[in-house]
Amino acid sequence: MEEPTFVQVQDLHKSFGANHVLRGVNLAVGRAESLVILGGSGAGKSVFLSHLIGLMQADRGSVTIDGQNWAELDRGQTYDLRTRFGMSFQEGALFDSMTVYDNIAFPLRRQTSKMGKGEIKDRVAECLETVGMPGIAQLMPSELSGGMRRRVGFARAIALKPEILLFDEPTTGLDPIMTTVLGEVIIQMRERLQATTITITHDISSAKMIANRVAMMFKGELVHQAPRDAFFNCDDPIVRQFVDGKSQGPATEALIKR
Ligand SMILES: Nc1ncnc2c1ncn2[C@@H]1O[C@H](COP(=O)(O)OP(=O)(O)OP(=O)(O)O)[C@@H](O)[C@H]1O
Repeated sequence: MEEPTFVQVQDLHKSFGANHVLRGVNLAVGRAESLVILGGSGAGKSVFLSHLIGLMQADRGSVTIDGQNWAELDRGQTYDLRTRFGMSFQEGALFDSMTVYDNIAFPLRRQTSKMGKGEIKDRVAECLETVGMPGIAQLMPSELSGGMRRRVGFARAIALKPEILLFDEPTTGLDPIMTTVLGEVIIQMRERLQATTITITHDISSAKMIANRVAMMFKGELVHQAPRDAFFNCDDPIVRQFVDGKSQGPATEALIKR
């Protein structure tokens, strides 16, 4: 059954000076769908993610989340809508001076005045369990491996039970086993929360694992989108070059012309 559209992006443009980064992005993502966006360096993926969460303003076009257009919201509405997002940054972006517990409790203490100490404790434990790391709450980030840091970052991202999860390069720099583990954790988080999930990655194996649908960003446009299996079997020359890792092809020609 087709899910109702939760994220709607129409003709999105963004420039920085003469650098026209987003050049008419169109996208519709259903509730609880898992979309992966692939694309080479500098294609505009992170800039696009910033628009999705309302941290950058579009020059033209619109981004609508559950019927709310970021450009039309006042300050309070913007804040409220942002609390419905969980965002995981590259490397986990933890506060190094705080324990794992305090890192995960941070958004709970900041954004909900209603939660008591006991409830916060339960929620932190539940989040750590969801990411497969119970019992590490008292450790400091410096005591964690790269994969563990990412998982604590995930746990913090789901603390407020978000409806939409954004992952920016969740597996970059990790070994293939940890990449698979993190893929499984992302699937588990999405299923538990029934969250709409949008992941940016260069990593084909994690894309295959976590996506229902895949989109290819190339020179500021989503040039090809399809359900996962159809995407990886398609003939689009840009997708084929990226997925097969070929040095020759349209993506390389575009880089040379820059
Ligand atoms: N705040 C900013 N000010 C000016 N230019 C920016 C800003 N953010 C991004 N850019 C430019 O936008 C372009 C796209 O950057 P972006 O980070 O979105 O690429 P990306 O596809 O995420 O690449 P990567 O995979 O390497 O992270 C780059 O040319 C970058 O220099």
